Amino acid sequence: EDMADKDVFQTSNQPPLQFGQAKEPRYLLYDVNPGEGFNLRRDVYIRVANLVKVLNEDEPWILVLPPWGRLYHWQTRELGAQIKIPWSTFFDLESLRKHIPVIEFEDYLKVIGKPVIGEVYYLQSYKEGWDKWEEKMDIRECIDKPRYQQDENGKWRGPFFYYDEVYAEKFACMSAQSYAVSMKPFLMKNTTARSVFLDRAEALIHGMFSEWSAEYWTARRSMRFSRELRDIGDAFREKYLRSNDKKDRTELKDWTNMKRKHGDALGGPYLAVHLRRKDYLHAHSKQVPTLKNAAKQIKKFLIPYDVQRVFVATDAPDEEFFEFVQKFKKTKIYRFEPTKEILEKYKDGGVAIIDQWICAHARVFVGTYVSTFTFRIHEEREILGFSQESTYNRLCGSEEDDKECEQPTKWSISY
Ligand SMILES: C[C@@H]1O[C@H](OP(=O)(O)OP(=O)(O)OC[C@H]2O[C@@H](n3cnc4c(=O)[nH]c(N)nc43)[C@H](O)[C@@H]2O)[C@@H](O)[C@H](O)[C@@H]1O
Repeated sequence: EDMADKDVFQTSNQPPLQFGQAKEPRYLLYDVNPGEGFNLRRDVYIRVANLVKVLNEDEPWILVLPPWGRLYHWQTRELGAQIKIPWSTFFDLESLRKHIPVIEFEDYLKVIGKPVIGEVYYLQSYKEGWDKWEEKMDIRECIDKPRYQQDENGKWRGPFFYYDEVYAEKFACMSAQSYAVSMKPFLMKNTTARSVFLDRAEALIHGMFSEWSAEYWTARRSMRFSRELRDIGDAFREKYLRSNDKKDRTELKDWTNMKRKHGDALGGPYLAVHLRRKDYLHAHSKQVPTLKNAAKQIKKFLIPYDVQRVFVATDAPDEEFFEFVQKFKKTKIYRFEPTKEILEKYKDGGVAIIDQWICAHARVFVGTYVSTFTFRIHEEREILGFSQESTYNRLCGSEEDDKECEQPTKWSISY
């Protein structure tokens, strides 16, 4: 009998099966339209993360985190080119890994051993447009001139996060009208590449919202800021705003077993406002108030919420900030000013996160019309358990009357 068994193995072309051995993981990479800002990119992460989540129900896949770089809003000149920034500068990777397997791009390159990506799919719409929504995806000719070109050795060169040595073996454009998770069958059956890169991943939509709502929030809750950035924000709260988690009832637990109800969190004794300026003065001129008018709106919140301090998160230049401060007499106005070390280490992106973190802990928050920077603060406050009245407020345009000035949509957390 022993001999018979042996024969079977010897005549087989396949290597003997080793039971219990894990399948080699495959890698999913992605990138977003270069014009998009930091906080929309965070939303795209959630969609792709949940795709990786469903892939892992059948096959091991690891999400490769796209290095941060050269965002339009990161304008501090002295920092030089803000590129190739790893996710760990901003986020807590251990926390992301409680949801799905992720690695940094540089670690991916080390694992693969060569600067290569198997296949790149550039997502685009359908040339002929569409009349009814249906899910579909097809390899098609590129509509626009793609950002990828084949070199004389047949290697596909492209932007790849400013890593010039990286190339892809295969490239195609793909017209897609698809939920992120619907890419699963394609990735499992239509390609066998060890790594697949989806460019313009913002084209994939969340999808089936009610059904996906809890999944959305699970991924969102895993997206914690790095310990260091949170600590810097917390130290500022304690020092200037008399705010700490114990008093404010905003203590963070392991998110995998943390559930808060609206109103559980009290928040520190300050109002926080996200005063978005710069390009918003043109992009949303009707909904963005003058500084004088913004100050007037802020003052109305101070008595009902019984706070005497105001924290300002803003992209405004100094002159505008000081002009804003002058509109207040008794109320103390604060903003976070990074030391040189903090700015050099965490860059414009890290400073913006510290601003968001401080806003997320305020007794009451007032944001800016349709800003994704504001939206991410709303979510943070949902996670911490703030009442929705204290969260979903926005500055109105100077000329907008109460009826026109619709307040932000409430996006309730679900578990
Ligand atoms: C209309 C769209 O609006 C989108 O912006 P929006 O959603 O506000 O939000 P984001 O896409 O994050 O872009 C705004 C960027 O500007 C900086 N910024 C804005 N507000 C603050 C702040 O209060 N503090 C600090 N430190 N930095 C701030 C920061 O780098 C942030 O990521 C644009 O990204 C799109 O390109 C487009 O213009």
